[in-house]
Amino acid sequence: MAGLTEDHLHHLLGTNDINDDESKNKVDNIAVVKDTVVEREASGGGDKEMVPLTGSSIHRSSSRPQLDLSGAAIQGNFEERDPTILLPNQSDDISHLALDIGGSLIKLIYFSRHEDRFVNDRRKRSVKGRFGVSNGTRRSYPILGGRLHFVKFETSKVNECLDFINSKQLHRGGVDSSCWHAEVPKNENAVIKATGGGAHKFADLFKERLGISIDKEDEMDCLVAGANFLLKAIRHEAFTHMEGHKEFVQIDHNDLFPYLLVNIGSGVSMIKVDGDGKFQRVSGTNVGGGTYWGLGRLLTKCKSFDELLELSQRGDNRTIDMLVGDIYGGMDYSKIGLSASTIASSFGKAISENKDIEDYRPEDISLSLLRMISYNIGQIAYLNALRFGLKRIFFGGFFIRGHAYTMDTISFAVQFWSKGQAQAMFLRHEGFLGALGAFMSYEKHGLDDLMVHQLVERFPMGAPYTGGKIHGPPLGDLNEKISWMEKFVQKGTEITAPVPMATPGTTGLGGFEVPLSRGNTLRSDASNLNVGVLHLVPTLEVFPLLAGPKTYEPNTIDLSDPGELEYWFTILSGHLPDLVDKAVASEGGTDDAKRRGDAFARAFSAHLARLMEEPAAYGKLGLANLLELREECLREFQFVDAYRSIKLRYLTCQDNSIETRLLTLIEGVLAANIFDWGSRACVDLYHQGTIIEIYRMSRKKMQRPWRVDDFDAFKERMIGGSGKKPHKRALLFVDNSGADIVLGMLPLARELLRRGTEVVLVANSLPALNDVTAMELPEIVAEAAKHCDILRGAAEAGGLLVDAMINIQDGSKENSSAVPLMAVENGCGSPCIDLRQVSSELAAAAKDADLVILEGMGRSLHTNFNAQFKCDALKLAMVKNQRLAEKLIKGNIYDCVCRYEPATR
Ligand SMILES: CC(C)(COP(=O)(O)O)[C@@H](O)C(=O)NCCC(=O)O
Ligand SMILES: [Mn+2]
Repeated sequence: MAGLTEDHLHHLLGTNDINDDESKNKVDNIAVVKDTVVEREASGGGDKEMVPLTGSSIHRSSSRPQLDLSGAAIQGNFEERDPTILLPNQSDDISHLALDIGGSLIKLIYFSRHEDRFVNDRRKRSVKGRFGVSNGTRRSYPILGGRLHFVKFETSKVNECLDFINSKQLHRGGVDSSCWHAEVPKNENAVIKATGGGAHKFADLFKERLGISIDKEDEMDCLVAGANFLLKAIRHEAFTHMEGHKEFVQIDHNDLFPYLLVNIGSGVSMIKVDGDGKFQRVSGTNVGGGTYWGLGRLLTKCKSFDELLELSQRGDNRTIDMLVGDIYGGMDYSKIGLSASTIASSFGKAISENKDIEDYRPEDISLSLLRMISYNIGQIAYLNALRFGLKRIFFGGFFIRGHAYTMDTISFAVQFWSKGQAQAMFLRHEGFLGALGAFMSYEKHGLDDLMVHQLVERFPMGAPYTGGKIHGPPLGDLNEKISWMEKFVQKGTEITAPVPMATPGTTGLGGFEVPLSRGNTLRSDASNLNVGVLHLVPTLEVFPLLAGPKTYEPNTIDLSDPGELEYWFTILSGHLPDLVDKAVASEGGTDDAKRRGDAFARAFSAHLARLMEEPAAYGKLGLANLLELREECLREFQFVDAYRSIKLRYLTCQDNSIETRLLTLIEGVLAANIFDWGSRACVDLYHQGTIIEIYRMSRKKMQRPWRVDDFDAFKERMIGGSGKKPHKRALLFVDNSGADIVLGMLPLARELLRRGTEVVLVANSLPALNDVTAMELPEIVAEAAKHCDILRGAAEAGGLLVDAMINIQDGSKENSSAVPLMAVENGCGSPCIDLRQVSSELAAAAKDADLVILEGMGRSLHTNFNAQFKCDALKLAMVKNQRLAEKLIKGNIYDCVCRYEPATR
């Protein structure tokens, strides 16, 4: 592998005056930092500091048993505000499982704790001290980070649910949370919250089989608490569904109440919600999901609800419903606004025909029933909204099951009767309202306190399939996951659409004719809903320097445009073979790694196929979500750092007049951004030359004007035009490991430092592609510090060299007078960044910052290209994709963007 000479690096970082041509001749003295990757889980929690607690009063739910505080200890740093408390002897405090046991389905929610990976990270602790990082934005006691899982079972198969609880030991604190709760001995009394009629009916069975006592919660209380939580805490929870088109709605938390909640279970409840815990059941109807399923079973001999729903996909209700046209000789009754195809009387045709039940197709019966019930519910709901003057109607409950035609029918009814004044909205977690409410009734979770940015929804590998099983595959063990993937290798190509992709034809005022569907069958997981696992990260915050957080949209490219979707899917599919090679190589190319690599490729392809069929399946989809999904999928198959083997660690420093130096520096960042292993074109380029050759080539192409070129404005600000002082603190969002950071961002940091600006390097929390991580920064900076006094002094002053400087002999003295160079993690594990969800250490560092520099395509083009900041912002990237170049900047691949935007106040 060819690399950079020390002199070359001196040149780039500005520590001597050797020019490019001179450095060309010295190519052996390669300064490569060792390729060791810091073991992410090195501390693993094994050596957590344990400080005995003296006090014994902890807030608790009155409905629950007393906490056993004996042996209680603080986990982590005693100095921290709101530290986590371990209760090793607290055995029966099983607060992370809740149930809603309905007439047809059991909905189960369970919580699993994140392992505390970075407990012993010294960089983090030093950052915490320096910026005074708060415990997120939480008001009361801390909630533990973790994951909320959503699972369901048929009530008739309650034993499957009990087996599931038992196999995961959820009633004893769960397999994932053994460090939170001690194991509960077998017959110890576990108390879990449950709602729904089955909480009464099956109480004895739960006690008998698992020793669980059920603490019953009121169903309406739970429904409302669940809906309020979802609407406040989950981004893109609510959506409209009209004529096959799904649109997510962002609800303003301050303008949520009042609303009408229509919960369609076996029966239907209509609840006027005025606030948290403030509601009134204003109406309901006995014609609900149970009616559809019960009548449908009698009339069609279907064996399951889903089968009945699937039949309706192929039905034509005109054979059985009496339409206006049937009465008016094929004509509309336009005087009162009814088209010929309006249903005048559901099942009405059956009275005038001399036919028996066998003479009707079960498909038509099912559709007729579905339309009858859905219209009826939509109409009653609207009348109730009208009655109380409510603007919004949210529909939930498992009757809907994400079924497009059902939602369209309800929406149509609401729109029709309200003459377009009201709109039906649906909830992605529609079936879990009650269970969520029961879960939240454990007061100690404090979930009601969570903000929308503290929850990250992830779609695990099982999301594209369910294999027909109602409870899906919440598989824990990696081996289980791989075998499951292997088993479904065939199925990956057989994904069918659950919703009509083409716009269904309507017949004007009368509603739709028949459902349109691409396949004959409903996707097997139509009833599995499009919900992922909710990751609770209480430390995430909104980036404080965003000028308009409410209107901020991180994605520049919206994949709801089918052309964009197809293009980016093709690109990402094309990357897969190479990516798998890199990932497998990063783990030594072992057979185990190959097997995982294969499984990853299948899982990610299945996600792509699923999203191609239904782009909104996982919520609103942008390019950033897709790139993040890929990283998550790699992590699921335990590829902790897929590009480890090629992350380059080149180092050292460089120097010359502010104006030329500044230009050289910006050129350096732009040129170095060519080292991007996520770009097809760049990877092809790497096969054609060495790193240094490519970098030189890239630099030579740096003639101004760049395609977006605000350099002069930036320079003006930097050299202090209009009497401006140097910036106080700059946040540098760094990108790729190796050349980008060493040849690009560190030299720029150095320039800022020498001008008296504090610099905070902001890097990923988790590896993604070849991006540098916050954990890796101290070593890279330490290596650079060996060659550059400015960097060394600043890094020392910033406490960045606490670990890494141990090996540096000469100058590890404290240099507290220097302007500090610091590093923080951004809270992400993706090449893109959503600034609504950043780490609390970044949020704290941002408080005094007056300059933000974003580097790279992911951070400054795919996301944040349109973001406005309260402080000065510089967005630097080389566009390494032809289509994006054309679309975004009307240019070509390898064109550069240097966008400078002074503070928006
Ligand atoms: C993943 C990336 C955003 C990383 O770019 P970076 O932020 O490192 O500049 C980029 O490589 C990308 O958009 N790649 C996919 C498109 C392509 O292969 O052309
Ligand atoms: Mn990158």
